[in-house]
Amino acid sequence: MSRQSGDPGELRSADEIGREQEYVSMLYGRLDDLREQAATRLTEALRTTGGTLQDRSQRDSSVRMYADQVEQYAAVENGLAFGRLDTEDGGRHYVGRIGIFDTSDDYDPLLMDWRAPAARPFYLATAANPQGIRRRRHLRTRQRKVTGLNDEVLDLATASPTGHEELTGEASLLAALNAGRTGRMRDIVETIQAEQDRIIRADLPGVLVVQGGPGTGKTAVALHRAAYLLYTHRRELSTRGVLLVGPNLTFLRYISQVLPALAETGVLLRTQGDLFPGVSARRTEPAEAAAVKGRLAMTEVLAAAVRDRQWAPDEPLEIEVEREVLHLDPQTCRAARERVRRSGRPHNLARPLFDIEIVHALAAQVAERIGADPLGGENLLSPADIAEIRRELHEEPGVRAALDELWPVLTPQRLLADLFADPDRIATAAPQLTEGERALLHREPGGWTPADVPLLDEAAELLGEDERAAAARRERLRVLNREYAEGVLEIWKGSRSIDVEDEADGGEVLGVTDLIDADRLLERQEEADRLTTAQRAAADRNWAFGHVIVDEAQELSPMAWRLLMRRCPSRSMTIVGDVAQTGALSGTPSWADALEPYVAQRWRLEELTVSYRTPAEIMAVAAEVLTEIDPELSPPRSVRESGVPPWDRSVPPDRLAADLVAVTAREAAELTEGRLGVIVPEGRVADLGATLGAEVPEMAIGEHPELESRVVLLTVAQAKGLEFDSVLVVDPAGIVAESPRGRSDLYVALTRATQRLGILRPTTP
Ligand SMILES: Nc1ncnc2c1ncn2[C@@H]1O[C@H](COP(=O)(O)OP(=O)(O)OP(=O)(O)O)[C@@H](O)[C@H]1O
Repeated sequence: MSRQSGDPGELRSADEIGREQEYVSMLYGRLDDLREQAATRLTEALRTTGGTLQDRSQRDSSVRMYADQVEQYAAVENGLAFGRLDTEDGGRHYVGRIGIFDTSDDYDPLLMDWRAPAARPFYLATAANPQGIRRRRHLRTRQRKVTGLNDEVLDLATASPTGHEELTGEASLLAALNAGRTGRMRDIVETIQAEQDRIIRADLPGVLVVQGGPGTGKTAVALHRAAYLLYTHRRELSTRGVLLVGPNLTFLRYISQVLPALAETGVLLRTQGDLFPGVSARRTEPAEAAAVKGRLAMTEVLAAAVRDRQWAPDEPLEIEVEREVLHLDPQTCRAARERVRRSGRPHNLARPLFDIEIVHALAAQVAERIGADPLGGENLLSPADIAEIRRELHEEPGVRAALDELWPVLTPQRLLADLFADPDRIATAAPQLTEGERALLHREPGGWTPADVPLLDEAAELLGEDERAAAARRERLRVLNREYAEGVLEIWKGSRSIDVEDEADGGEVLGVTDLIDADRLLERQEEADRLTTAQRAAADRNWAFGHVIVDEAQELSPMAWRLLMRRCPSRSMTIVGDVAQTGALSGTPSWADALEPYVAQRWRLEELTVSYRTPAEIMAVAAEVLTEIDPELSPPRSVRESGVPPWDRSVPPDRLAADLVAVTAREAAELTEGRLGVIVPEGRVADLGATLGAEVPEMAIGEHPELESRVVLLTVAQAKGLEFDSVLVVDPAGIVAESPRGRSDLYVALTRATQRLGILRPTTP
């Protein structure tokens, strides 16, 4: 193990901190200059108007670039510089959140971006393999002040003789792990460990699966990988974008601060429920219904549901046109339908072919009547006459109504809403499901569930995009354009707090917003269509992302995988999860099962083995549950002990609520800072929530509980991916009994704590 000299017991000369302070202050000075420059340029770019289309397009790119820069420079204010590498040849390099160069001296790096290749030894160098590094220094800062240092001297004398894995920057790491939680995830850029670094910097192409037990840093790694990839492959990914999919909105809020803190804005964060543009799936449904919808068999069900809408009547249809009634017999309809189906076109795109078939048949009837030769010869109408009859028939309201009935143009939403609302339609489309499964699909229209989203996507493929869908997409883009325009002006306003003087107005400060408002900026953008990649991607179902990252990927159903693979034709993906934590009934117990239909054996597996969250004492309790899930599985190794043994107490059922109130108060009092999570079976949220809420007014509860509250009551599904300083697991048997995957749920619940765990069990009456 490398030598550590950071604890207060060891002398750290004030001089040394003073010298670091000087350097760090210089860096902040440069940061201020850069922010000011970007803010001034943003102001200029926003103010200039007119010019050729090319000028305008260039100016809009500048607006975007400078707005991004202003945001990035603001984001790195805290912890701008956090490390120093002293090399064996006497060099000294600072590592931080962004790169800063000395413009007056040949662009020498003053601060290396943590993602730059030269910064890598900061994460990888060990005493056994120092990579040319003599000393690694962690700088601790609060705001702009250097508050402490931790040094590791890397030389063979301090190398571990056993070759045992080492922790990089152990003192800083443990300080980060023991710190109280805030309800928002923090970045780990200062203390990334070697096994994590290798994953973060893995090559862009191909499918990389990161399997790791609870708390091994999978989410942290996924987010840092996104930032790394955007830095390293900026050109490629800034045009195609990066999509990050998380399990629910609470989780996305929990991680939402990490990327901005890494000065990264180019990632689209989405839940499954938001992956179909124009739909925000918030409706809930029984887990069993979601499981049926997640099966691959739904592709056949939907295909059959589309075919079912291609209708052929049993009796001839009477169609009134201007002066007569035409007849469309079932045989003609069926023959037309077969020919059109054989074209293989998606339903909506095949409709024009169907129109031609039917209109031709009807026109033949009309021609027969008005063009018949009284002398029995050939029909007297010319091809031009017949073409005119067809054109007129196609415009006839009666004909259009019949066509709409026989082959209706459908949106995915219409198809699905009609299908689920009608047991007969379900029965026709899904003969392969059991009656019980079909009953699970039945429901009244009114909102979408996350499990509906992959079905909507599948339906969109089967239906094809018609003009109405394209118009809806344009409208979504317009709304996003406006949001973007407003966002730019907000950033500009924020940038003024750092004293951007507006000298052009002779001392009188006339802001950009006096000259241009969001609507005018929007007009300007519409001319040049200047949306960020992420925004355009969000509005477009057919968008092909440059890279897709999926967190808690074990929860995805086979239908959800289909959707994601469509969004990523290049199959450049990072898939992060733990198959032992799978809670969704249609989730995956095996990465091979989930992936091989799309990439065969062409995927790589990396495993994370160290739990940074869960202390050894708590992991020992969770390990027993893991063995019950699968005796072959072993839990991750905890990086530390908390010294606090978990407690486990049984109470009579009628005392449970009262005891919970008392225990919650006691545990909350134990926390000087940090958060307490109370995890209960879904079926007990209402009663326990009501009792506890009345006694602990600061408690957060609900569909999207505020994680920054000191006490949060939630279900396992909500707690997935989250962590708290202290956790109370209430009624573990109830959690297990609620789902066929109940043991995995309990394993998740038991591994959410960073410090303390208590278990409260109602005894069986
Ligand atoms: N290198 C590191 N330095 C500091 N903290 C770390 C490091 N790696 C992980 N952590 C911390 O450990 C905790 C767990 O990380 P994370 O949530 O990414 O784990 P996970 O594998 O996604 O867990 P789960 O499977 O339970 O969702 C977080 O607080 C994270 O910040």
